[in-house]
Amino acid sequence: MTNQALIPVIINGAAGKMGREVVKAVAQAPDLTLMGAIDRNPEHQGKDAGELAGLTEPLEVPITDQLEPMLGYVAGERQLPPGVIIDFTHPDSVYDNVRSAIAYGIRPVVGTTGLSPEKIQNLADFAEKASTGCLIIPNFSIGMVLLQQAAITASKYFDHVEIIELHHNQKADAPSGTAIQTAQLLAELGKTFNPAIVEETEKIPGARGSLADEGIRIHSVRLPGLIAHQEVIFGAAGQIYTLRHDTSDRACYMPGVLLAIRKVSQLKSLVYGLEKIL
Ligand SMILES: NC(=O)C1=CN([C@@H]2O[C@H](COP(=O)(O)OP(=O)(O)OC[C@H]3O[C@@H](n4cnc5c(N)ncnc54)[C@H](OP(=O)(O)O)[C@@H]3O)[C@@H](O)[C@H]2O)C=CC1
Ligand SMILES: O=C(O)C1=N[C@H](C(=O)O)C[C@H](O)C1
Repeated sequence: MTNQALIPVIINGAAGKMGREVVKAVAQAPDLTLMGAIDRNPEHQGKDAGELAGLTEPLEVPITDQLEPMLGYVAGERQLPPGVIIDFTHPDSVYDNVRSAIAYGIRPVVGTTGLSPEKIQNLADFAEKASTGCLIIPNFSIGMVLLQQAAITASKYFDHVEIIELHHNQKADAPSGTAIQTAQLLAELGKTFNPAIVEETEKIPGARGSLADEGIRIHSVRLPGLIAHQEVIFGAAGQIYTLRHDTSDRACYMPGVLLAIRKVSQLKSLVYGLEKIL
């Protein structure tokens, strides 16, 4: 493979739990070249992204908090294919990060969750106007896509369903982006779930979880010791059907992340969900 074909990649949130995993995956991919590693954490400024991620050899890519200059630098590398930025930062910053990237013609692949539907729509409009591909993927693991497909099938036959998502206690947003997307996928069937059987009162507010689309309830658990887990529980007279996905290592997201980096430049608009590019 010639150097010309390498896709330039910037990782935003490169010092974080997901960012470090992506640094390793990109460094090991023969068709990608890591050109920038952004992170706001002052403790990690100037450190080599590869060494921070646990690679034995440095990548000679220092962590910096200078997003816009990095976007400008990669956008100026005209002899390379269009640049891609992967975002694993924070729900508070991801919207502005994506706007900036699109303005520079750099394609965003967004793993950060917590964007509201309105903000996602704004980004879709912005990407459409710029004719720039953008991927927002609430969950990059193939196991979760399969769980969601099984849940869609089950939702045709069950009228009662609740979602429980369980995560480590450093997670900023609740419910998880994956749980919200799962409820949306079930709601697309066009029926209202969980018809009331009795009048309920919550003796402690929130006891019945949050009410998502079409009557679906989501319950969020946060504990040290967890990584990322989700159950979708269907109930009917005399039976319970439970779907469960567990992650034990963030490496599980990397095939999906690499696929998204390779696909985003073929798009001209915003696409939401890994299942759309498989
Ligand atoms: N789509 C998917 O499959 C997955 C999505 N996620 C999502 O990815 C996001 C990140 O998760 P995770 O890696 O666990 O989080 P971490 O907190 O471990 O990492 C985030 C990193 O980004 C940095 N950061 C935060 N804001 C900015 C900013 N504005 N500019 C630059 N750097 C910034 C943080 O710095 P500091 O420490 O100073 O805050 C930190 O180093 C979350 O929204 C999570 O839900 C996670 C796993 C899978
Ligand atoms: O914060 C995490 O860890 C995860 N976040 C994503 C979400 O909110 O759905 C994906 C996965 O659940 C891990």
